[in-house]
Parts: sequence; C-alpha cells; structure tokens
Amino acid sequence: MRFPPNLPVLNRPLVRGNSVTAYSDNANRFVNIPKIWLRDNCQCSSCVHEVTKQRLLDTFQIPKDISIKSCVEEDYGSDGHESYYTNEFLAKSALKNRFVIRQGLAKTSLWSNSIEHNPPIVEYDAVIKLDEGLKECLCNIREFGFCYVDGTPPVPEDTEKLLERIAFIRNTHYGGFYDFTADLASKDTAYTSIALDAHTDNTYFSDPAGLQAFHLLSHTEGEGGASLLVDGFKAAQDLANQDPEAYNLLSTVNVHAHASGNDGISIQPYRAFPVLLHDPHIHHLVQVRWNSSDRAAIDMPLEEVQKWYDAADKWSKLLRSSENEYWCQLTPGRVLVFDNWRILHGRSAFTGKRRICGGYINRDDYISRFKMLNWGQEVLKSLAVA
Ligand SMILES: C[N+](C)(C)CCCC[C@H](N)C(=O)O
Ligand SMILES: O=C(O)CCC(=O)C(=O)O
Ligand SMILES: [Fe+2]
Repeated sequence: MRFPPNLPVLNRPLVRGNSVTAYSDNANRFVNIPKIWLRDNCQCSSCVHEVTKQRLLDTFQIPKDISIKSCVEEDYGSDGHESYYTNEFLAKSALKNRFVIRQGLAKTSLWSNSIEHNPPIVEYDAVIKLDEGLKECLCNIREFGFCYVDGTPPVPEDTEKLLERIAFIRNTHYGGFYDFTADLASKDTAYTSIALDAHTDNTYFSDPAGLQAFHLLSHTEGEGGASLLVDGFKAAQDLANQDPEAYNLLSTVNVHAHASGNDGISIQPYRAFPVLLHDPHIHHLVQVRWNSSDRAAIDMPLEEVQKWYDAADKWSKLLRSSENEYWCQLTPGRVLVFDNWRILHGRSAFTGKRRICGGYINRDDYISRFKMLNWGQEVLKSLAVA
C-alpha cells in the first residue's frame, strides 16, 4: 500500500505495527487505523466498481500479514496491491461523528400547539417544479417533523405525483397510494369514522414508514374529522424532564404489536420495540412507536407490568395535554406530509362522507432524498465507504 508522497509532513500517516496512525483534524487527535481496514477500503477501480461504487475486493482474501511502510518508502502491501489514500480520506475515516452525517441528522426544532400560528408551509408548484422547493419541504419535515404543501390540485393524481417527488410510495397490505373513506375497505379503524387518539402508524412493521401523507379531498354531509398532530420528540423531552424513570422504562421495555385486520393477514415485527427507540451510537431519540390499538404483549414479567402502565399513562397524558395537541382542519389543496417516526397523528370523530388520499414513504428513501438535496453526491460518496 502506498501513500501519495505529497502528503503534508504534519499529517503524514505513520506506520506502527499493525495499524497506521493518521491525524484526524475533526477528532483533533491521532487515530490508529488498522491496516486491514485500509486494504479493505482501497478505492481503486479494481477494488471498487467504477459505476456502482460497490466493493469488488474479496475482504476475506486479504493476507493477514499485510505489510505497509511509511509513505516515504512507497512500499507495497504483501499482496502487491497498490493503494492510494489521501490524508483527507484518512482523517474523515477517523472522524468520530461521521455517523451523524451518514444518518442525515439535522437541526430539530421541537414544538407545542403554538405551531398553529406559524406551521411550515411550501407551495405545490415550488415542490413539483424546483429541487429548491422540494429541499425546503424536506428540510421543514426534518426540522419540524411535518410540512404542509399548499396549492395542491385536490385530486389523487397530483397528490401521488407530489409524493413521488420525494421517493417511490411504499406498498403495504393497504395497497400503495391510498384513497380511503369510512367504509372498512380494510379492517382497520382508520377506515371508520370514530375518533383516533394520537398514534404513529405501522407499529406492527419491523420498519415503520418514515413519511406519511394526508390530503383531504372532500368531506360532505357531515362534520368533525379534524386532524391532530403531536410532536412525539417534544412530548418525550417533557417526560424525560418530568419523570426520567418513566422515560427510561419506555425506552427500555419492548412492546409487541400486531395487525390482523385484513383477511389472511397476521403482521408483527421481527422483534418487539420500545415506545422510545434510541440510536445505539449517538444515543439520541430516533423513533416513537405508539399505537394502543395495535399494541400486543409487553415484554416484561406479567406481575411487573404495572410499572410500564404507570409510565405509559404519564406519556399518554403528555400526548393529550392541550400544550402538546395541535389540532388542524385539513382542507382540499393542503397536503400534510409528516415524519411517522416522530410525529403522532389522530383525528376527531366525524359524520358524513370524508375522503382522504396519501401514501407512505420508506424512512431510508426519504432520508436519502433529504441528504442528496442538501449534501450532494460527493460528500456522501466519500462517506459511504468510511
Ligand atoms: C389509510 N392508511 C393506509 C393510511 C391507514 C391504514 C391503517 C393504519 C393503522 N391504523 C396504523 O396505525 O398503522
Ligand atoms: O382519517 C384520518 O384523518 C387519519 C386516519 C389515520 O390515522 C391513518 O389513516 O393512518
Ligand atoms: Fe394513522
């Protein structure tokens, strides 16, 4: 393996035993990078496919005794392979917080019901025609957890087109793009006219949809059917402040979920998940899973579940607090797009004929679009391997 001799002396990687010591500016320290990692992450065209950027190298054929010397001696690895590493690549690879960029994390603004005075809104034409418009919409969703898209033609076709500007629509046992009324077309209470408490959808999937959208197309001969939004991250913050023990319990006790409405359907995730799911690397809250109608067993000895119910009751009271409930009346032309991993939604009971269309979008496809619009290919490519 060879390091370009033009490396600035200050940051010249030093070879020590089985690793290379590189200086990582951002981590502001020297980092020992194991040689196996260097060989495995060679970026040359015989190790990485030039078009797909996927690894071609057989990681597990890398000789155990790979040897590299300092960049001055321009020594090759014992497999005779010539690898080049810029110090920036090494520094980035040693970057502790590269996880942050890789996950498309961004600024989050928690909100309470006062958001009703200034909700995030973008215009349909901007989102449909301009990447800048779509970027603003996704930045709003990333920051606030939701965004209205106003001026959308009140028909399913244009609503579907709008969602597909973000990413392809996810198929589920409810179908793909959905257009529903209270006719129990699917055996789920969404297809009824009863009130629905604040919940997140898809708690019965291993991977709940990242985005969900509603476009109220019509509501005739009746009333009610207002929409409820709650910032689950804000409610979680409140719980952590008021009762850390309850927060910890909802973050560690796993809960099963199950959907069996439609004929021949029995859906549950591959494992049980906590109500409040945290990232194991950076420990921040990543996902809220809350839907009492689909909740199944609580993963703790039955005689101890009172503790969980007490904590869940505090959480439920926060979700139902007037401070955290943001009630809005959707209207034809206003599409609501929200982060189903953070924002809970619900509705008031209604009478008459009410028709809503929309769709689910996978989390990874949403975040991918968000990252590409914000950071572009270069940064992500250099991060993808590291
Ligand atoms: C109509 N639409 C497909 C959006 C909803 C389907 C039902 C979702 C279910 N109640 C849940 O909470 O996951
Ligand atoms: O009817 C509504 O306003 C929303 C129903 C719901 O929760 C859903 O479709 O996921
Ligand atoms: Fe729902």
